[in-house]
Amino acid sequence: MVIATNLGFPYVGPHRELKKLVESFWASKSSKSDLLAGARQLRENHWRVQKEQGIDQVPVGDFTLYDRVLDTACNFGVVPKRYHDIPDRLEQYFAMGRGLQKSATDTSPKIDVPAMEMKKWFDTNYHFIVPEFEQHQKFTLQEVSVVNDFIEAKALGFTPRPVVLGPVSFLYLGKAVKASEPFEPIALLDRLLPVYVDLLGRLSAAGAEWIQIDEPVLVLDLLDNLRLAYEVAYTTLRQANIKILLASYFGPLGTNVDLVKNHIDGLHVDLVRDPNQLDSICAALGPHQYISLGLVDGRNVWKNNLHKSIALAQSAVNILGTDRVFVAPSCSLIHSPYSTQLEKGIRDDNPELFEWLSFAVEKCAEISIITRAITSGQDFVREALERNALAVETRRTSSQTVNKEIRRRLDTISPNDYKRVSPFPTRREQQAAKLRLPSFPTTTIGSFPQTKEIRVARAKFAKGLISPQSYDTFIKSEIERVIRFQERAELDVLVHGEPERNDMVEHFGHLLHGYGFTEHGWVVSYGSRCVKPPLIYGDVSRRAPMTVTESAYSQSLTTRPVKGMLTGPVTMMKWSFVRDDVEPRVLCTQIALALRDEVVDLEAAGIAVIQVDEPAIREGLPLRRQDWAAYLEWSVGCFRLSTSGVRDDTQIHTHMCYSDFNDIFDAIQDLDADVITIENSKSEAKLLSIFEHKRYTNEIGPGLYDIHSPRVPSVEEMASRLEEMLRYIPKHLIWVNPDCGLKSRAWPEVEAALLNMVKVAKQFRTHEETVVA
Ligand SMILES: CN1c2c(nc(N)[nH]c2=O)NC[C@@H]1CNc1ccc(C(=O)N[C@@H](CCC(=O)N[C@@H](CCC(=O)N[C@@H](CCC(=O)O)C(=O)O)C(=O)O)C(=O)O)cc1
Ligand SMILES: N[C@@H](CCS)C(=O)O
Ligand SMILES: [Zn+2]
Repeated sequence: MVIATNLGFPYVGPHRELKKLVESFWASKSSKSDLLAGARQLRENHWRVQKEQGIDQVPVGDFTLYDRVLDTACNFGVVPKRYHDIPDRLEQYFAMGRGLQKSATDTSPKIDVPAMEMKKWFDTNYHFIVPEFEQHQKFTLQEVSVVNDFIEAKALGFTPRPVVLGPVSFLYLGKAVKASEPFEPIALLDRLLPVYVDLLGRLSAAGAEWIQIDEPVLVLDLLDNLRLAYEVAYTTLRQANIKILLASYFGPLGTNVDLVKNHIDGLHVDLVRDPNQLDSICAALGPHQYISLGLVDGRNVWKNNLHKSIALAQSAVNILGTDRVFVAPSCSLIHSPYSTQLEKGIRDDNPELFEWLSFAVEKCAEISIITRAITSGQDFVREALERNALAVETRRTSSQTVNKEIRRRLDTISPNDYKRVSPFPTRREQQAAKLRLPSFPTTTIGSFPQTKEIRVARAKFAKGLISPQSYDTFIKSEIERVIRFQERAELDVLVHGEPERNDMVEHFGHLLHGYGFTEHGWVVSYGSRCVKPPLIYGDVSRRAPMTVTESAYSQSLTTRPVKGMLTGPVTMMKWSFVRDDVEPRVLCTQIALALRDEVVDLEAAGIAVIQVDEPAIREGLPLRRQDWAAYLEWSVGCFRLSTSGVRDDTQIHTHMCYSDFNDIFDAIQDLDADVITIENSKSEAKLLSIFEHKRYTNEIGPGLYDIHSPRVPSVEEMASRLEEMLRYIPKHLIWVNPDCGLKSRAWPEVEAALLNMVKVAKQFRTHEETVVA
């Protein structure tokens, strides 16, 4: 029998229940037992919903209170020493994720620990916590939630399938620390494997027949040491008395398929990213191995083309028979919003668009329909198939998706549109003369605290409970507050604080044609933080100027320069759910043109510094090197297209965060932004080490402190970071700034941190003057 399965479910809940539970616990408004009971209830609800949609085997272990990679580290005792003094396990866990600052009490000493590093999960907008491994790392199996969850789900009558992150991916995603000599974490595999064997044994003893082991590294270009590690790992793990389903996703296996022929009982493959790999995978499998067909797109929101998926499933069944096939989403559904059934707004305003959509709950139903079509015949699901075929066809032929004028404009773009008038040195002189900034100029990345008051005002305005005039007055007062604070703090290049924006992508989507929006389409981004990616379903163009009013107003309040603030074309695209009927480069070019018009309008309105954020450019880098050049050519091109319409004396900034940038250093240079502010504070200056070998010629502000933690950085720690940067970057190119926007922080932390940061810049200026004198 073909079996309907799932790889992971949106654990945050239909209404972000988990976020509320966790944040209430952090704010000491609820107890640990409230948190754990709420989490348990959510898990149970999710198993039930999946079963109701027809999923036979539900995943357990896909749930987390903060991050699954962090869970894996804690489960195996990989806790860096700086957290050892925190006695409570849960408090220690959250401290690793988000840092902890606590004053001393009569019974406990002061605690001040920063959060661990956070990085992008492959090519997604999800961030994981980077495990830290010491050279002589010891691994010990702790109490593991996946075992408890399995027992819990089984007792409730579900057929649970435990899911864990595999040993090769776990080590690969981590970093080596405190080593007397450099080592790669994968060298720790022999020490790690016994705890995995132990874990598999515990699951088997609890009655698990299958375990899903996620090894997403298998879709990367693997060096020989990792290939060898894979062999060693799975030769060892297969000794456990449990069937192993090895899950790869986000890309084709390519030649790595040779690795997975042995040692496992089943293989999950992402057939959305590459349906053509099916035949070669089936051919590579041994006579007893299963295939799990990743047919339903876990990374996008469009209804599945059930006709095509059933045909693919049928071809697998023709080769392997019905008893060795699972039907599944392409990857975990955590990257998908919860359910279209919550989206009454789209259903009423754009019923045609509504009919094209499928979120996690509906995707489970699609998996079940495909499975039943194979096991019971297509007649059994005829009605569902007919409805689906209609939706697929109306999307293909809809007049909502094409705008001929935009398509014509694309044809008029010339090579000069991708270039600034003069090279950077000339521009730099003109900008310096106009802006007259001190050395070590200070700035921030754009957003200031999105307070409860701002969110409530926005929610009320959306519901028509406050008038546009009152909302406008409120936003202006927020902008003025931010400007006045920055003046007081003596920052050099100011921002307006982004109070009018719910999110840097969703906000702009509302101002563009071709975008649709959900009310509840939350997807977790990191920890408890979620985003609501808009849906791009049609050709994109600007409705009207998008930011000129706020920027001009902000500039009118001060004599210091205020940065215009836009989200770049690649990020606008990557952080949205995108149409799949148009090439990414075409869609991105449409967005770039809309932004280019905005940049030019900002300049005309007297804005001398304009920032176009591109944090997603690195995350969009294809997972295989062979695809990098083509991607970088169009993505860098789109950034340049959006920013090159201005005069030489207009200073273009860009900003990037939460990624490994070394791979794309040349592309960053090629963006030709006058200034880049870039995350650096948590990666122990790894970013900067590249400057030992390569010269970055434009101005750069490597973030001085980590904004995603509530902890306030001291003057001394930021000064030592800046000192370190001076080893790599000439001082006349350096800017002083935090490593990302401040929207998720509270005002007291922001004020304290920025005042400290400005002190640091001033110290270095004085130091410089002293040296010159
Ligand atoms: C820079 N980052 C971003 C990424 N992706 C984006 N799409 N946007 C980004 O900015 N990826 C990389 C990083 C990730 N960083 C963050 C940082 C912070 C958040 C965050 O704070 N998310 C918020 C939700 C933000 C939002 O859209 N807010 C809306 C709705 C707010 C809301 O909850 N409203 C209430 C009603 C009002 C109330 O009572 O509070 C409701 O709907 O119930 C808004 O401000 O209007 C979060 O809460 O998680 C995300 C990624
Ligand atoms: N301007 C945005 C960039 C975040 S990556 C902000 O400050 O929030
Ligand atoms: Zn950022």
